[in-house]
Amino acid sequence: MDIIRVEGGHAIEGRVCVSGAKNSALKLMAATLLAPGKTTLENVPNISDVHVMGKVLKRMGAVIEVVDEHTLIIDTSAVDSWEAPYELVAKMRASTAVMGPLLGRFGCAKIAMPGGCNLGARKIDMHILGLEALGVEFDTDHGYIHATAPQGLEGTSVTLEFASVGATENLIMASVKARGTTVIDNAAREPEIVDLANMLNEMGARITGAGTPVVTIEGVDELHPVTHRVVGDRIEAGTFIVAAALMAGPAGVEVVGFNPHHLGMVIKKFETMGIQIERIDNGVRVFRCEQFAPVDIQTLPFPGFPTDMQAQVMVLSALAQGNSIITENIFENRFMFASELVRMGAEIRVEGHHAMIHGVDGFSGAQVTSPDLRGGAALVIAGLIADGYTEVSAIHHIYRGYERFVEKLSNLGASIECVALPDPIDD
Ligand SMILES: CC(=O)N[C@H]1[C@@H](OP(=O)(O)OP(=O)(O)OC[C@H]2O[C@@H](n3ccc(=O)[nH]c3=O)[C@H](O)[C@@H]2O)O[C@H](CO)[C@@H](O)[C@@H]1O
Ligand SMILES: C=C(OP(=O)(O)O)C(=O)O
Repeated sequence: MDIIRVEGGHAIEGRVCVSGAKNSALKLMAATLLAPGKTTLENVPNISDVHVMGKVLKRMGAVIEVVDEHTLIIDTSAVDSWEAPYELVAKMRASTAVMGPLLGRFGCAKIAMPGGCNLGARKIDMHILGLEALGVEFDTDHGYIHATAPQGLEGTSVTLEFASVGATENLIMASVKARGTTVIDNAAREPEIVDLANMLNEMGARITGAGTPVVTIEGVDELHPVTHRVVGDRIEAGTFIVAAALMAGPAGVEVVGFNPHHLGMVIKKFETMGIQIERIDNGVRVFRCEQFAPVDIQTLPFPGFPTDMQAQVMVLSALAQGNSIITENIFENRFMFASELVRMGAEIRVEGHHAMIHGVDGFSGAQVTSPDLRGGAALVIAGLIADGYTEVSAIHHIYRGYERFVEKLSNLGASIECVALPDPIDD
């Protein structure tokens, strides 16, 4: 059982390079199923979710060559199974992203039903409704969804009830080889969707409008393998920006390897809180903020404020001069982090999907538990400014999405280490 131990109060300085985006890499890996042959993905983050997606693809018969830490060659020529098994889907919900490409290439897929997770119910009804419109028939038994398209997929118009990232991606991947034209209305606009559409277009797909609410896909017969570089992780970048705003030394911290436009709303809100953020080549330089102004933030689909930055901004607002309010609109259960931050001295009251935060003068280091990926990272960041030691457990959540998190913070000068604790049974 490993924990991350941080001693608060050490300034951070220098440059940190973010990895490729988890939320893009996973979908790009799934999309390789559509192009038999060897696709090379560069800038792939070395995180546990990517390892799980690798296992999903290998179970289907894909061959994956690890060229170096961030480069994978995925050969999907010999794929002969169309199943995403429960033990892998249970580890990572994004495994459901293989449904669209499997349907696109083979006309069938068997996917373990993902069920809820600690963020909420996380249904996939919109994926299913959209795919049904394209001609897919669904059946469920023994915890699995069986999807088949006996007549092949037929392009159509689909209007999503909500701009779901996963549904948009599955529908794009299912329809690239469908007969005719598919139009997805109220599509999600996240940069990772644009990255996916870019790679599919390089493979020979005909997708227009990715990054806007209307995506049009003209079906093609074949896709071919390509070499593609995963877009930089805007959420990892946002997490380091928060760390820098709290603890940067006089020269600030450079956060590079991502496109600041992908963090437009986050940077705007951070600037209204008083954080000084300079645009530099391939990233930003962030200076320490001595007094945070309170904020009113609501999470929304892109280009709104991302839910994946909600815990991190809560750390800043918990130290602001006054009262802040954060409204979570995407996931019904994403405030578990708040009660952990309260253990460090924060004053937060949660009512439904609103969190009311009364700024305090400082945090005091404590033993806390990562409730999820972003909450875990945010607790580590809070530990950087806390008085004394903070010990964060359940850090497997953090390693789902942050590559070398401890090492990157340590390289910036943080006093942080990963400590292996004895198994409780040995105590
Ligand atoms: C691997 C990945 O890319 N994960 C991201 C993706 O998750 P994911 O693709 O799961 O997020 P969605 O945008 O689909 O979900 C948003 C909301 O819609 C609901 N919903 C979604 C689909 C559906 O068929 N029915 C339904 O009710 C979900 O329960 C959730 O409450 O986008 C989220 C929102 O930006 C991010 O927080 C996640 O980091
Ligand atoms: C919620 C997240 O991811 P996932 O959809 O993979 O659970 C996240 O990246 O913060």
